Amino acid sequence: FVWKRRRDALAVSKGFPLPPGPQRKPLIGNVLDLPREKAWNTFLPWKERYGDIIYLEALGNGILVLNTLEAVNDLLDKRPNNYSDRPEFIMVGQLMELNKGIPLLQYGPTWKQHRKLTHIALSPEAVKKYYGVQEDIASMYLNGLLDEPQKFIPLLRLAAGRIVMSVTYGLPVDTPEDLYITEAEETMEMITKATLPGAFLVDLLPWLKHLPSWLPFNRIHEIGMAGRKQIYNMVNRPYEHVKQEYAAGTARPSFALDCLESLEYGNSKLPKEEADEIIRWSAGAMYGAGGETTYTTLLNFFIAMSEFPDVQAKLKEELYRVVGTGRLPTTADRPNLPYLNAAIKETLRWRVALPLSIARRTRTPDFYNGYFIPEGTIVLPNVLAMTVDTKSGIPTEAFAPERFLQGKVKEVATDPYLYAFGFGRRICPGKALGDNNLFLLMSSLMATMDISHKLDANGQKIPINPTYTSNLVSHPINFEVKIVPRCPEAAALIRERVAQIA
Ligand code: HEM
Repeated sequence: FVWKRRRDALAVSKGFPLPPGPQRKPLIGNVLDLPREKAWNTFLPWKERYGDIIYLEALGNGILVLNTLEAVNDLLDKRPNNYSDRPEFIMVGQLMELNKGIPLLQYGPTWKQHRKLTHIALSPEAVKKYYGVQEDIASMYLNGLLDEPQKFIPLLRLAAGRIVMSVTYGLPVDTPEDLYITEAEETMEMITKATLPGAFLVDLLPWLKHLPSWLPFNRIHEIGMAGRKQIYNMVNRPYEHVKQEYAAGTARPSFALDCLESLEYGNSKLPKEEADEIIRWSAGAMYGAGGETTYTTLLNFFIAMSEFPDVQAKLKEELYRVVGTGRLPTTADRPNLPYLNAAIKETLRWRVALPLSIARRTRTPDFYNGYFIPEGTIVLPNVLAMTVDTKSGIPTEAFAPERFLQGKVKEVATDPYLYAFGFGRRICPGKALGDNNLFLLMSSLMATMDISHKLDANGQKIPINPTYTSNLVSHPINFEVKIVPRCPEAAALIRERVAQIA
C-alpha cells in the first residue's frame, strides 16, 4: 500500500496531476464530502464545478467519477483490459462467495467462460424462443391487475421474477411465488442491504476478515456463513431441479438447458464438475441481475403515465391504430410502434434504474487527458449525468418520447441504450431479453389499462412523491396509482388470453 502511494505520488510529481475534485483532507481524503446515501445526486452538480472526470479519495481508496459518455467510452470501451474488473466486496463477495457469479467476478478466464455461456443463451437470436413465455407472463400480470389493482407493485415483482425463472431454468410461467421466487427475493434483499456503503466494517478494513472467529464480538464469519448458505440455496435449488428434468428428458427451453447442451454436460471437454460449477453460477446470477432492473423500470413507467397523461393518450392512439383493439400486442408489432419505442427509451432515461451503473476498478495505473489515474481506483460511470438532455430543447425533467424522434426536435437526445445497459466488455448480457420485457409489459399495459393519479375523498389528485432507494438499482417506494381496465372488452380480452395459456 505504502509503495503504491509512493509510486502514485511520484507520478503526480512528474507533472501528471490527479483529476480535479473536491479538496482532499489529510488521512481521511474526501470521506466527509461523500454522502452516505444516493451519491449520484451529489455528483451531478459537481460535473459543472469540476468537469468531465472527478477524482475523490476515501480512506486511501481512489474513486474516479466519469461524467460523460465520451470519457466512459474512452476508458471502459477502448481500454477494456484495465477497466473491466469490479471492486472487491469482502463480506458479500469473498465471505458470502457471491463473487462466483458474473456480476462480481473479476475480469479473467472464469468470467470469460461465464460470459461465453450468456452469449450463447441470451443473444438476441437465442432469446426469441422466450417471446411466448414473456407474452404469457405479461398477460398474467394484466389479469392480476384486473383482480387486485392495488397490488400492482408486488404483482410486478412476481411477474419480473417469473420471467427470469422461466427463462433461466424453464420453470412454468405460473410458478407459485413460494417455489424459489420468495427465496430469491429474500436473498436479494439480504445482498442489497449487505452491499450498502458502510454496512460492514470489514469492507473498509479488509484485514478484519483474518481475525479468528472465536474472538468475542467477532460476528464477521458467522454473518458471512449465514449469507453464504442463503446464496447457495438460491443458486442450487432451481439448478438441481432443471438438472433432474434434463436427465429425464423433460426440461423446457431455458438458459440452463442451453448451457447444459452447449457444454455437452457430462461429455464436455471441461471436467464435469467444472462445467457444472460454471452453469450453476452463471444461471444463479440471473435472478439478481434481471428481476430488479425490469421491475424498477416499469415502476417508473407507472409514475410517468400518471404524471404525463398526454403521453399516455398518444401511446394508446398509436397502439389502437397499429395493433387494433381485438388482441394484445406481441413482439412482432414492435417495428411498427415508433412512439412506444421512443417511450421505452424515455423511461430508461427519465429515471435511470442504475444511476451509477455497476462500478469498475482499474487494474494498472493509467493516464487520461493529462491526468494520472492510480491502480486500484474505483471507477463510477455517472449515468445520471448522461441522462440530462441538453440537445433536444425539451426540458430534461419532462417525460417526452418526442426527444428521441427525428423530425420532432432539431437534434435528438443521446440514445439511452448507449448508457442504461452498461459499457464495453461487461455490457449487460440480458439486454435483448430485458428490453423485450419492457416492450411487452408497457405495450400491453397501454393497450388495456388506464393509469392515473388516485383521488382523495374530495376528488383531488393524490400527489405522487415517491422516495427512491439508495441501492445500486434505485427504485421508487411509497407511491400509489389508479389502474383500471380501459373498457369491459379490454378486460375480456385479457381473460381470454390468459385462458389460452397451457
Ligand atoms: C431493464 C432491464 C435491465 C437493465 C436496465 C440492465 C442494466 C445492467 C447494467 C447497467 C449492467 C452493468 C454493466 C456494466 O458493468 O457495464 C448490467 C449487468 C448485467 N446484467 Fe443487466 N440489465 C437489465 C436486464 C437484465 C436481464 C433480464 C438479465 C438476465 C436475465 C441481466 C443480466 C445481467 C448480468 C449477468 C450482468 C453482469 C455482467 C458482467 O458483470 O459481466 N440484465 N445490467
